[in-house]
Amino acid sequence: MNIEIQALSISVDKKTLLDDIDLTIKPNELSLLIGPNGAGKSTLLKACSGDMPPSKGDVFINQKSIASFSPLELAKTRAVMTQSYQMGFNFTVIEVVSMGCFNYEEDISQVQKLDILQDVMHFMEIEHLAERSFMTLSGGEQQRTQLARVLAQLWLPYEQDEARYLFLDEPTSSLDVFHQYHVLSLAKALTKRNIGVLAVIHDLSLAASFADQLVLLNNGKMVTKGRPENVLQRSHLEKVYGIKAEYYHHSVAVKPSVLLDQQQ
Ligand SMILES: Nc1ncnc2c1ncn2[C@@H]1O[C@H](COP(=O)(O)OP(=O)(O)OP(=O)(O)O)[C@@H](O)[C@H]1O
Repeated sequence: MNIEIQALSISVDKKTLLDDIDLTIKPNELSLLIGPNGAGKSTLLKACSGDMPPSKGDVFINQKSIASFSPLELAKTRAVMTQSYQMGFNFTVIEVVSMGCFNYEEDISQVQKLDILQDVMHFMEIEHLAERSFMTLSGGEQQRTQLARVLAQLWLPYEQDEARYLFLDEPTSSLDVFHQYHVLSLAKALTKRNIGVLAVIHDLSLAASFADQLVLLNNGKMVTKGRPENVLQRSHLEKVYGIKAEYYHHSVAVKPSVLLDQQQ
């Protein structure tokens, strides 16, 4: 059980956004997508989550083509947090989080639902914001609220042995350093619950610290994928980002990071 992306290409108006991508997302791994602005990271996430149809190739979730999933089946199999999450109405935080329960709401009692909401809000440290208007929150508080919503969507195992997936587009972009680590640790912990996580991230040191599989995209193409120490090689960083930098891991007592040369 996994996600198999096979020879995936996506074109819009004759522009190729993704070109012949092959990739496996495993349920017991945290896969992080890196690459410069416009590389195709969000497009790949949308293709994996069923929000953008392939022009060529296919995406198989647990051996079934994504095109054959019903919207409810998809909602039970994967949750998605996109980059922008404007709310059309003035929802409170708890209302936003409870939207994550829509796919199983009818199967549980009100008390069970409140328990789930409490659990995920506790996880994301937003319990104190429950009755606040979402629109009045800071950027980081909004991001943590949306993360609680997608967690709620996957909180109940609907079939224990069926792998599920979480797609996160820049989940740490508005977060302070504590919450960046908190969210990526949480993403890693979810992989122990048979949930595969694919997240877009820009911070290369965070990527080096947390990825089981790191995927480097550039101009819609896969440059390389694998362990962070192999992907974050000097030659790749120079070719793709135009920076002189390298992966550095001083000792097991500290996390690895990507260090920039003094002279660029
Ligand atoms: N619907 C669309 N129509 C035309 N071009 C698009 C469409 N969606 C994305 N693109 C273009 O495809 C390229 C890849 O976009 P994408 O959002 O996947 O990049 P990204 O790697 O996520 O970038 P960033 O790091 O800036 O968020 C960009 O050049 C973007 O302008």
